[in-house]
Amino acid sequence: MAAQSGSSVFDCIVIGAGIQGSFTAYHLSKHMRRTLLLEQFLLPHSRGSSHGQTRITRKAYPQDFYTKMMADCYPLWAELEKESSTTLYRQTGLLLLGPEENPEFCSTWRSLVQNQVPCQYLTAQEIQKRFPGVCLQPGEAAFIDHTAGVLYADKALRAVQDLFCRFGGTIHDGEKVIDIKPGSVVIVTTTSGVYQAKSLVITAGPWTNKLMASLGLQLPLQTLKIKVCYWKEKVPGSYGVPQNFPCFLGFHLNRAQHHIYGLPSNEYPGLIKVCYHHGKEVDPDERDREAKTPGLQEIPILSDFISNYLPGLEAEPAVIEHCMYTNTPDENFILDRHPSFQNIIVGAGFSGHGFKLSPVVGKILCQLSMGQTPDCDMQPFRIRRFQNQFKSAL
Ligand SMILES: Cc1cc2nc3c(=O)[nH]c(=O)nc-3n(C[C@H](O)[C@H](O)[C@H](O)COP(=O)(O)OP(=O)(O)OC[C@H]3O[C@@H](n4cnc5c(N)ncnc54)[C@H](O)[C@@H]3O)c2cc1C
Ligand SMILES: O=C(O)[C@@H]1CCCC=N1
Repeated sequence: MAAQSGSSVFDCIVIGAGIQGSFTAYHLSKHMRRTLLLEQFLLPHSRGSSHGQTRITRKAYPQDFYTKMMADCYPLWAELEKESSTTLYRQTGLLLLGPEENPEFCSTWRSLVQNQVPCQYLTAQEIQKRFPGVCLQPGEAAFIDHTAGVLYADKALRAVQDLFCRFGGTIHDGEKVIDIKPGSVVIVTTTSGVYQAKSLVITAGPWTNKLMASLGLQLPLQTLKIKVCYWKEKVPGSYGVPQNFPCFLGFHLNRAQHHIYGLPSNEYPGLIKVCYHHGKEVDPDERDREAKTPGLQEIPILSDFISNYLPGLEAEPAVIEHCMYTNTPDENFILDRHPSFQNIIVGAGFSGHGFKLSPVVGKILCQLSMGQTPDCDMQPFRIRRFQNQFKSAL
């Protein structure tokens, strides 16, 4: 989309047209706020965290507050589908697997039950009968979040950006923000122009701290390179739509230190997406530069898991794509005002699980930028929870 020179003061500038910035801008334009969404790369791109065809959506979380937020997200996703006349969600259910005593596994089940989410605990016989392609070890259990499914990520990103423009918003892509001057009117300088706004929202994903430097703040964020692996079905369709195969999420299975998760074969016929929920720390501007030190060995971890738990898949990945997480120490998001500039809002640290929550995240960031108090518990998302873990030069 062409860049135009903007001289008048915007109500809000949003930096970063990933799913979080795009939903923030969408909500702002629905509130008739004159909004500019700035993106450093030409759209669409595959350099950040929101690209790719699919994401899991679910209410199953060990933390009650995410389960409650997701109850608000589902109708907002449905509203976006209706406004864009696009199918963005396919209900598949989510099979959660783990050691029956694992605390996170148990608290996730408890949260589903306490929040009256349609769910079902499965016996070993039921698992074998319903999901013959899934093998569990003794002492491991499974339950289903029936509300879960697949979000079509690329389509969702495009839909929310198109609606933002339809509601009067302006996107400048291929335009990198290079400086921010705080004040009652924030001055934002890009590679193509200078813009002013009454408030600013920074949703820059892996680049967040590069931008925060000009605002004297460094947040406790770690950017990880994630290998997005696709594995071939030995029998076509055995882990896909014909078998109603669900998404799955494994808690510390097969001695893995981090979660292993998968989505039914769909975007690449005959291939199922199975990924490791961790990666090697990288500079977002050099994501694919050959690492000087050995990596995390996520492929051997996944291959061994697949051999033991999903024997109907070939144990070598057929396709590997790349993405990035931006993790906080507690893997909860940062949704807060800058400690020194109340009209500068940060949305960051989505820690590999923020896509499904973006309708509500965008609403919260929109409310903060309009000087309002969001109508949900913000405690888990405050910057100050990191007390001595962030650096401020102010
Ligand atoms: C492999 C993988 C699997 C995932 N699976 C799931 C899942 O199943 N379910 C789920 O809910 N979530 C999942 N997630 C997490 C989810 O995708 C992310 O939390 C979410 O996409 C983060 O969005 P974002 O807008 O914060 O970041 P990004 O998409 O990275 O957007 C930030 C944007 O800011 C732009 N930008 C940065 N600096 C500047 C600048 N100076 N000027 C202008 N623009 C700038 C960048 O170019 C980028 O477009 C997954 C993530 C990955 C990588
Ligand atoms: O957010 C999700 O549901 C997925 C699966 C669990 C780990 C990260 N992304």
